[in-house]
Amino acid sequence: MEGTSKLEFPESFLSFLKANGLDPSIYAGGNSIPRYVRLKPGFENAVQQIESDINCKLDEVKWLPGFYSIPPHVHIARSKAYQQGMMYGIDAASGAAVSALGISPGDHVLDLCAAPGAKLCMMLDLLGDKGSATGVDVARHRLAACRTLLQKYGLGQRSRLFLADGTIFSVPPTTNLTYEPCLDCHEDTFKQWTSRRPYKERKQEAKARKNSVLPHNGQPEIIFYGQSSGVIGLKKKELYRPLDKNDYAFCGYDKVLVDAECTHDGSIKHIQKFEQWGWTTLERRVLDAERTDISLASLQLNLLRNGFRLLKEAGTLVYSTCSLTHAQNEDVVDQFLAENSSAELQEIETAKDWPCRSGRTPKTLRFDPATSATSGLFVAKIRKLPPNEAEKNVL
Ligand SMILES: C[S@@+](CC[C@H](N)C(=O)[O-])C[C@H]1O[C@@H](n2cnc3c(N)ncnc32)[C@H](O)[C@@H]1O
Repeated sequence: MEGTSKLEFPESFLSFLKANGLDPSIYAGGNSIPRYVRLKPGFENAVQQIESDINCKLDEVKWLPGFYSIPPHVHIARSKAYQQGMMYGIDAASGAAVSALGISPGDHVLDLCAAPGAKLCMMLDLLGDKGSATGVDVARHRLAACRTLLQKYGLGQRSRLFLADGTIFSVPPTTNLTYEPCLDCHEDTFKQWTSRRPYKERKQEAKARKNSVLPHNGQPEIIFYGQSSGVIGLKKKELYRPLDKNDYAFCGYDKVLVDAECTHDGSIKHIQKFEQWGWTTLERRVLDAERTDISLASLQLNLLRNGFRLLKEAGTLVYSTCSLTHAQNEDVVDQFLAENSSAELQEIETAKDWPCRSGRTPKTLRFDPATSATSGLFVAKIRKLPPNEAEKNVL
């Protein structure tokens, strides 16, 4: 196909793009988009060292602090800099979505579809040594990979990971983050996290895995928590304390990312994998009508609804997907805004210099390979209005 160099898309994918009003030229240059890395704070002065380690230049991404690009063929996995956790791979468009949240040290942030966790790493980097980050995902193996990532980069201290359905997840942030060793703790109290689970718990987990269901009857299962995450010393009923619907306005999260499950059609790297896996697999996994129409869009809307419910008043939510179809992006956001007078779509102020386009709904943004030299990503930023401002929205 013209413009996408060697990548030939099958007819079914081209029809999928056409049916969704997408011009295939947005993938132009997709084979040559760079890889992006983010340097961990504290390693800003190690650029030369990293360059000689990976044997190529790190090109600073001027519009996104802390990000560098390298040519697509350069592998970093075996480099010392990567193995020692000085940098991690994260696409610049993903970095932009996190940056749109405007995270400040001390915030309590929620990542409702967190695995495998590159965005969660960046959130924790931005928090520094204040606040907390809670990651939720419905896939156990992906969340386990996320835990490994946090541990590798030494970012676990202030984080909690829950295996849970993000459409109904309800655990509020824990605001008392002081680590108390809890010497005479009751049996039911969370102690320091260890990878060794008690026999009873392992048995229960194995059974749930076998039946492909979430354990504890769908209740969130905490699979990791750090020393300063506020979990140690809590009783189970305190961690899982039910809040009243309106309490989240005060006790909810300051920032929420809903990086929703999607068809991944904007991710050229994902689509390219199907060249080897076979285009029929792409048809089944990506283009399947039932998945792309109602069921996926309603999952996305429900994730967005729940993320917003858990948000504090005046807090910020970012909705993103790596699909570029309107059905999974603007349509979801428009429907959500129509049913929520307390939700206000916001201009992303930092985006003035970003190489992206506006979405169909004003103030939303779209990254694509041709415009941005990044993977495809849709981003919308939403603020939860206090009741007096929300009333004005209805009038
Ligand atoms: C686009 S990926 C998230 C990528 C991640 N934010 C990152 O930066 O690495 C979407 C994730 O949503 C998860 N997911 C799907 N349905 C979910 C649900 N109902 N609740 C929570 N997570 C869900 C998938 O398991 C998948 O890991």
